[in-house]
Amino acid sequence: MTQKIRFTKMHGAGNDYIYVDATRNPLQNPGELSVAWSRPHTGIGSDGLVLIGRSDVADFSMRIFNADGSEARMCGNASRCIGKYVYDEGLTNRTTVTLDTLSGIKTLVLHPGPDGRIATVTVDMGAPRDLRTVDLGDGYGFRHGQFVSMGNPHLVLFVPDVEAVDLAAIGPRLERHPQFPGGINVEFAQILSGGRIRMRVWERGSGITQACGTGACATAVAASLVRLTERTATVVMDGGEVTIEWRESDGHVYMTGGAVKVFDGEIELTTE
Ligand SMILES: N[C@@H](CCC[C@H](N)C(=O)O)C(=O)O
Repeated sequence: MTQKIRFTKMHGAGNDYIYVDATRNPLQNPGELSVAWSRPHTGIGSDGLVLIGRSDVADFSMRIFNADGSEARMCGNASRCIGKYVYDEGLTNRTTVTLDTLSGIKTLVLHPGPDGRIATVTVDMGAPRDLRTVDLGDGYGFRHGQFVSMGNPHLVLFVPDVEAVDLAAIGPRLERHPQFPGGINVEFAQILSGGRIRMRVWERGSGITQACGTGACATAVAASLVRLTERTATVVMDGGEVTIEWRESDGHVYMTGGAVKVFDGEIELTTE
């Protein structure tokens, strides 16, 4: 049987995912589809697949699959894009919506642009957890990093020059460091002037991406923790920037950044 699946390609700071409204297009094997559809030459090309669904406890739900098919607990850039999707597609007319994720319910505040569509979104990412300094041992060229959980795990390494880091070589080795049996997202960060941080990321399950929302949060938290920045910072990634505030009053991390629709499409799915 051949089924046509409607999808929307969106990106947040260049972190691009295929978004499927799973209420209209239920998918049986999203992990496998994420692998096939994420391939640049034979698929649609993306960093992974995101399913937008219903929830009993929030306005909408999100499931996020990396390009290797693994399911992650949270995605910062996708949560902003879902905010844009549900508003622009008329699934809600509210500018504050809740999103059920594997790492808990997140609140999104949607900011419309002059055309009435959502331009930017602020996400309450919750409190960072398990903050600690990690000794990576010998053989990596980088001895110490900061571990931060933003619902998913991150290793942040501060370096004098991020452009000099061979991310394609060191990224996969650190992703599978024995201290992180479930794998880890790796961020290299360089402190710039004026509360700005330049960051490059190797994402668990997707490799080098142009941006990572949870990674930007982890980076800003780590920088503030080791007193390299104040509690608010702009994180500059390959595909764009986001502003992160680690709010003192509630200990939550608030991420604000853009969400962009690239195109709508339809892809055929053949099932037995
Ligand atoms: N790009 C995302 C994070 C996606 C999941 C991550 N690769 C993981 O496996 O934890 C973001 O914007 O946060």
